[in-house]
Amino acid sequence: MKEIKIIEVKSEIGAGTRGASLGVEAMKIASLDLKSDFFKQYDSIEVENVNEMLYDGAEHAHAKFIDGVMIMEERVCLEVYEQLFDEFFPIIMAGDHSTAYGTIAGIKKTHPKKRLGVVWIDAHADLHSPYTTPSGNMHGMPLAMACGFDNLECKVNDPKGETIEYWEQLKNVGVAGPKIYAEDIVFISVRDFEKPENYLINKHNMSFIETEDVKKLGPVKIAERALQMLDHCDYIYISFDVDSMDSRISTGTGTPVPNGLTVDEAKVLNEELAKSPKVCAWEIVEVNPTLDTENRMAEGAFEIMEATAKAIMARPVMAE
Ligand SMILES: NC(=[NH2+])NCCC[C@H](N)C(=O)O
Ligand SMILES: [Mn+2]
Repeated sequence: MKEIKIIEVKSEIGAGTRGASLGVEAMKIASLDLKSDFFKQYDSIEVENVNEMLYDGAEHAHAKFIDGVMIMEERVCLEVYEQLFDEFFPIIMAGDHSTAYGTIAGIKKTHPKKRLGVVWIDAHADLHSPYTTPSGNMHGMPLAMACGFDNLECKVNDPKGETIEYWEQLKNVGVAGPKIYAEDIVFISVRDFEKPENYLINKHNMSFIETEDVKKLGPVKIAERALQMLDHCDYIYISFDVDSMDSRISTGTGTPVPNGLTVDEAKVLNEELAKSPKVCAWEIVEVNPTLDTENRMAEGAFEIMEATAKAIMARPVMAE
C-alpha cells in the first residue's frame, strides 16, 4: 500500500472563464456536507499560484498568461516529482486543466526512461498549440505540450516572438522534449474538438473511447479496455476533467458539453482504472463553483475522487 498525498493546485489562468481556482475549496466543502473524513485521512500540500496576474489582463493573444503557465508547470512538475520520489501516490486537485502538463512532466522527470501512458477523460482533446488555438486559453493545450506538438500544418494564428519563446521553453519543463507519445494516450468521452485537433488525432491514429461505448459496455469493461490499450506502457497517469460528464450534471465547469458521462459512470470508470498498479498519479480538474448551483459539481467530483482514492489504497504495491 502506498500513501496518498494530495497536491492542491488552485491555478485558473489557463481557463477563459473565472472561478476554477475555487474548485479545490468547493470540494472540501462537499466533503464536509457529505460527512467524509477524506481531508483528515490524507495530507495535502499546496502549490503556490500566480492568479494575481489576471488583474493585469492577457498579453499573449494566442497563449493567454503563458508566462504564468510556464511558472505553474515548473512548480507542479517539481512537486509531483518530489512526492513520487518520496514514494507517495499523488492525487492532484487542480483548477484549470493546463497544469496537467506539469504533472506529466513531473512523472517523466521521476521515471525518464519509462514509457508513460495517459488516460484523458475529458470532453476536449486539449491538443492545441498557440498556432492553432481558437481561444488562446492554455487549458486547451496541455497534451500538445506533453507530445511536443506545434501542429504547424494546421496553423491559423500568428503568435508573436515572445509567445513562441515561452512555448518552446514550456516543451522542456522537467526533462527536455516530448514526455509522451500520441499513441500512448487514450481519450475517453472526448466529444468537442476543433479541426486542428482532429488532424492530429487522425495523423497519429490516437485511441478513442466514446461516451456511447461507456454506456453500451459499462465502465468496468471500458476501464479494462483502456488499460489494455496501454499495456505496453510502464506507468499510467489518469487526468479527469469534470467536463467529461454530461452538461446537465457538469453545471459547475467552464466549458460544459452535452453527451457526457454520468457521475456514476465516471466514478466506476476511475475506480476501475485506479486499481491498476501501473497507475502512478490521478488528477481532477475544472470544478468551478461560481458557475454552479448548490455546489453540485463539487459534490459529484468529490464522490468520484473519494472512491478513486479508496481503490488506490486497496491495491497491492507494484513490483519495481
Ligand atoms: N480543459 C478544457 N476545459 N479545455 C477546453 C478547451 C476548449 C477549446 N478546445 C479551446 O482550446 O479553447
Ligand atoms: Mn480538459
